[in-house]
Order: sequence, then structure tokens, then C-alpha cells
Amino acid sequence: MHYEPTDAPAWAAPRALGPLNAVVELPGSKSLTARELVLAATAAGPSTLAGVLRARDTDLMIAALTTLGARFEEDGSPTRLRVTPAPIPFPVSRSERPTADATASAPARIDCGLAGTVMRFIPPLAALADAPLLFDGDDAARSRPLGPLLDAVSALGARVDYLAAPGFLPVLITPGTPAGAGAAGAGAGNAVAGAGAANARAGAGTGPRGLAIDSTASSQFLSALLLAAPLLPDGARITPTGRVPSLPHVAMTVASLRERGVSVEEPATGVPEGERAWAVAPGRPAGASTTIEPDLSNAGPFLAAALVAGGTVSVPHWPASTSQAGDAWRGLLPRLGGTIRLIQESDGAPVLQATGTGALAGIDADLSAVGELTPTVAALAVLASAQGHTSRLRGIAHLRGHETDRLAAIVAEARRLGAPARETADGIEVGALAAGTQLRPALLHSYADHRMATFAAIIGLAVPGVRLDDVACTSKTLPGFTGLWGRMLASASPAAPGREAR
Ligand SMILES: O=C(O)C1=C[C@@H](OP(=O)(O)O)[C@@H](O)[C@H](O)C1
Ligand SMILES: C=C(OP(=O)(O)O)C(=O)O
Repeated sequence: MHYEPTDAPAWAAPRALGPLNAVVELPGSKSLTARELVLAATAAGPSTLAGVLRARDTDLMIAALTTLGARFEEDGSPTRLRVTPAPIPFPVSRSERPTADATASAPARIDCGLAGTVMRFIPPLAALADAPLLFDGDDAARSRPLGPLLDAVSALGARVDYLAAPGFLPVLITPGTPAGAGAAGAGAGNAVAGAGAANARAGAGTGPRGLAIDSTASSQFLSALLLAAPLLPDGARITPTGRVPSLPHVAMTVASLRERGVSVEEPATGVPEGERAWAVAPGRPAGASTTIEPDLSNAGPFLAAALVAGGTVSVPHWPASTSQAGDAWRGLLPRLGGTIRLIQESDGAPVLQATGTGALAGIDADLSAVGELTPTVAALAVLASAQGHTSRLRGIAHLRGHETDRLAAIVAEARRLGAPARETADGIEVGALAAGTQLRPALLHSYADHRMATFAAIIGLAVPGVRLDDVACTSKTLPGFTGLWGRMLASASPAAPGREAR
């Protein structure tokens, strides 16, 4: 892992000066926003989306879908969008380009930034466009895995040309010859008929397209094919090979498709891995009016702050039932030393409250289903190490392909603080600090990773002298993070003389 710390002035992570009593309103879920944007852009009719996350990842998604021909208009607020779907084939050839790209031969570009959702959800749609699309992103995005997904995109008949290393950005995707009008529901228009590569069993008109895909590196490969499947003339039957991480995110994709009337069959429980298939019927998703839930994964650092500083942090509008991975905080935080209560406000809206005392517990957990929660759990594990506890986080080898190699990053930063951490084949272990030893001040590295930035913020609540090289990368999913964090800390009761959060 190569990382050059930025030259930006370091952010001094604020310490908690006493127990908290804060209510933190979080913006919309990144994952739900990404799915709703794609579904609205490919729907049979217009949609209205409320509670949309406006952050770097989701604004890049809006830009990508605009290039495909969808239209997004703010309806009184940036978080409320009216969406006019794109025709299919997506009219990329007519998209407005920045002047630098506007030569006859330059393909339209999709900037993926560092967003897994953009770099995974858009390529299968590129197979349904009327012109080539060039995908690229941040430097760090160029080492995030894409190969198995792009094999499936070529199985859909598109041509995939890697411009640097095979399996990675940048890549040029050229759609195959469009088939005749497909049976893909109202206004679906044409869809691809490809010669089909080795892993495509069926062509258009002969039953659902069969796609086998190795999704061990990311559940987003599977979600990406599921989102494109209803736009294919005969739908698709998708069989992931190997163990799929982050299954709640796949369930979220299925739920979002079904909400818009798309028929998706999921594998029955008990079907062995490798034999499980998801079957999606053809037919454009329906236009819809949808309100997006707050981001429960991003709630994690704020809830964790209550455990570290003591006191209570409340997150309003916690959904009573949800497909978000972040709902797992209700089970995880009690194992790390907190108390969790889901209460009903007088207006009936549920609120999640995390309460803590500053005393933390170590944890041994398989986080494969909720990998994106790992940096926050790891921050608590590092602080628990200074209280004599060991922790083991398992089932998360795929985090090596997240925004950065998160296993290497967490271990490097934990060690910089003096905690005995090490990588295992599929996770990390954090040992207990020797009695009488404390974590030390450090300039921590973000690795351009929003969740490594919030990792540092959590540590800084309790360890004096923690600074972070680049807090701005939190804008990937949570613009305004430092303001929210500061307001939460301002709720601290003044510490008794001599007392500071542990
Ligand atoms: O589909 C999604 O919205 C996501 C799926 C997961 O990806 P991986 O399966 O690559 O972990 C998750 O970690 C990521 O933050 C968001
Ligand atoms: C893995 C993550 O993001 P992405 O959607 O870019 O994969 C994350 O947010 O933790």
C-alpha cells in the first residue's frame, strides 16, 4: 500500500471533555441513495426522491446518470430531486461534455471518484448505451477490483478495453450491437444482444440471460448486475461464485428493485454457496416517490462517541425495519461496552440511543456481512486495547479492496498509536496494551478513506494529541462531518475537576 500523506493542514481531533448528551441528525444513506438514483434514472416514468444524500459519491452518481441521459432537478432543496429517466439505449452520444472532451473522437467520461457504487453500478448500464464510455477515477480507485464485473459486462456483448492494468480502471466500454426492441416493459426500448463470453449461457430471446460472477471481492458486483438485469430483454439469472460479502447490501438492492415492481427471485435459505442464483424478470422499474433513510453506517462514529466519552448520543429517524448494514450497530455496540435503546418519540418516530461510560470491551466478531462498519469497530477496539482488552475482527479479507487496503491501514494506524495490532488472513487482531501503558499522540493518515478519517476522530476523543492529515475526505459520504462532530462534542457536560474522558 503506497500512500503519501497530504500537505493539507492537519486536523486536530477534538477531545471529549465530559459525558455527551447529543442528538445527531444524519443525512441520507449513501447505499440507498445510490440505488434510488440508478432505479429512478432507468425507470419507466418520473420519480421524486427525498432525503437524498448529497455527498461526493452520490453527486458523482448523479453526474454519471446524467451522462447516460437521465435528468435530475432539485425540488426546493438539494436533498429533494425530481428525476426524469433516460431512454434506452442510453443517449450517451448526445450527452453534454466538458469542452476538453468535446472532440468528435473523445468518448464520454464517467468520473468514478473513489465511489465503489459508481465504478460498479454504471458499467453494466454502459453495455446499454449508444456510444462508448470511458471510466476512470481517483488514483486510489485504480486499485479497486472490477475484473469479474467487467467480464460479465463483456458477456452482455460490450467490448471492454483496459487502458492500464487488466481488471482495473481506467477502462473503455463500447456497447455491442443493440438487439431489436426487447420485451423489457414500458418504454424499455432496445437492449443488448451479445455474442456472449464464456460465462453467458443464454442469448436474448432464449430465456433469462445466465451470468456467473465471482463476487468474493465485492457484493457490489452482484448488486450492479441486479440493477441492470430488468433492462435486459429477457432479464437475467445471476449466480455468484464463491462467498459474497456484505449480503445485507444485496438484500437492499433486491428490496429496492421490488419496491419499484421488479420481480426478483432470491435463493432459498440453505442453498449452498455457488448454487445460489438471483433471477430478475425483464421490465423497467416503476417511477416512484421515495424517502431515503438516514445513513446508519455513518451513524456509527457518533454512537461510538457515547461509548468513549460517556453519556448518550441519539440518532433520530432510525428506521424500525431496514436493509441497511448499519442497523447492526444495535447488536455490535453492546458487545463493545455500550447500551442501546430504540425508543419511540412522542411523534412516533423511532430514535436510537447509545449510552456509554467510557469503559470499553474487546470484541471477537465476524464482520463479513457488515464490512463497512469495520473501521469504527476497530477504533473502539484500539481504545479497548488501552483498557487491557483484546479484539479480533474476522471475515473481512475483501476490505483490502475498499477505499484503501483497510486491513493494512487500520493496523498501521493502530501501531502508530502504540497498540499491538496485526493483520490476519481475513481480518485484524488488536492485542491488549501492557498495564500502565497508554496510547500515544500521533499524526494519523486518512488514506483518502472517509472511514479511516472517522476512525481517527473516535480515537482523538480519548487520546490527547491525535491529528489527522486529511479530514476533508469525509465529504465522500458525509460533507460537514467536522461541524456535526463539533456540535456533538459541544453537548458534553463540563468535566469534574481533573476528570477527562478515558
Ligand atoms: O452496495 C453498496 O452500497 C455497498 C456494498 C458494500 O461493498 P463491499 O461488498 O465491496 O464491501 C459496502 O461495503 C459499501 O460501503 C457499500
Ligand atoms: C466500502 C465503502 O464504500 P464504496 O461504496 O466506495 O465501496 C464504504 O463506504 O465503506
